[in-house]
Amino acid sequence: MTPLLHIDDLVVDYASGGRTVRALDGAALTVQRGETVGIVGESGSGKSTLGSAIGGLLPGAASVTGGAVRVDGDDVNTLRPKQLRALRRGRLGYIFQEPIGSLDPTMRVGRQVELALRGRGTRADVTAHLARVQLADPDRVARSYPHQLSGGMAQRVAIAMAMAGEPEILIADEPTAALDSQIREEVLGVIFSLAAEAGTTILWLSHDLPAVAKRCSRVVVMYGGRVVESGAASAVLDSPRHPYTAALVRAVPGAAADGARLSSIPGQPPVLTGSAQGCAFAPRCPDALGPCSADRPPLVSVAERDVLCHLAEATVGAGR
Ligand SMILES: Nc1ncnc2c1ncn2[C@@H]1O[C@H](COP(=O)(O)OP(=O)(O)OP(=O)(O)O)[C@@H](O)[C@H]1O
Repeated sequence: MTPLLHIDDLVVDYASGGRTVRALDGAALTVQRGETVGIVGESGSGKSTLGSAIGGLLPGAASVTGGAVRVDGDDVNTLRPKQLRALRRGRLGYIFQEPIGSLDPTMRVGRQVELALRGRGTRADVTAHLARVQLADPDRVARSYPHQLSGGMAQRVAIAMAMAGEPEILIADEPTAALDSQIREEVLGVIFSLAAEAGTTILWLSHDLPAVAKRCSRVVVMYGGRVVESGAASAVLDSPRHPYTAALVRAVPGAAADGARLSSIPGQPPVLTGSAQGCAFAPRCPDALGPCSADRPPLVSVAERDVLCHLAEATVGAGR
């Protein structure tokens, strides 16, 4: 069966101040319908670039220099502008960190939701969509302009608009990073329950490993523009096989509750200017051996997940 999303060896470069930054360096990911996927990794690992590439939403400074993104078999990079618009409108929904960016400041909220319903919505439909994201007094919210809403309310409106299009894939790029912790939980609850109701596949780009472990069926770990580990969230986070995943898990503050020492990951993530010669994590990896810096690691399927690591099958990798 054709997967809903298939990203194959994707390479994306940004032209930046006279040099090239390679944001994706052969990223690969396959997602089936109905999955809830958390994509995690430090800043700069390529999460947002991957999310934008799915909808052909990369900024002008970016170019896709290799690989492919297929949504239900359609190669996004070869679609004509009209087809791309249809893909975004009909099959994809996006939620970003700053909801205000998704809303038109000059238009009342109700009218914006009506447009997201592609003009087919009655006033009652607009109110119903605002009520579904648990906005109190949805009629009043519908009459408001975006600047009259709090951050949490604006994000709920953005969710209502994204879900109004009945997307097959909802791409949520750190949707709660700008919210305080209690509202964050409520907003995540709204996103995940609406998506579950509608059978929408979720790709959630996040820095929050414990929250991903709680809500996602699968976790995808990115480093240096590649997917370095991917599998069932419980398996990957309970017994990581990639040294980078293991370091991320150790760096989570909550680990201290289990008696583990708090740690941060020593060293800096790479800023690539071209294809990494070996494993991009090798300079920071406590287990690195000779081939790690010299050769690009193979994809290994082991212990119910896929790992991009020379050491994935070695006993040194087990039980990190
Ligand atoms: N518009 C841009 N121009 C130049 N370089 C960019 C641009 N956007 C991203 N990059 C670079 O591409 C790489 C990947 O960035 P990206 O934003 O995709 O990572 P990320 O994992 O989403 O980070 P964060 O968690 O901070 O959002 C980084 O080195 C980043 O500096």
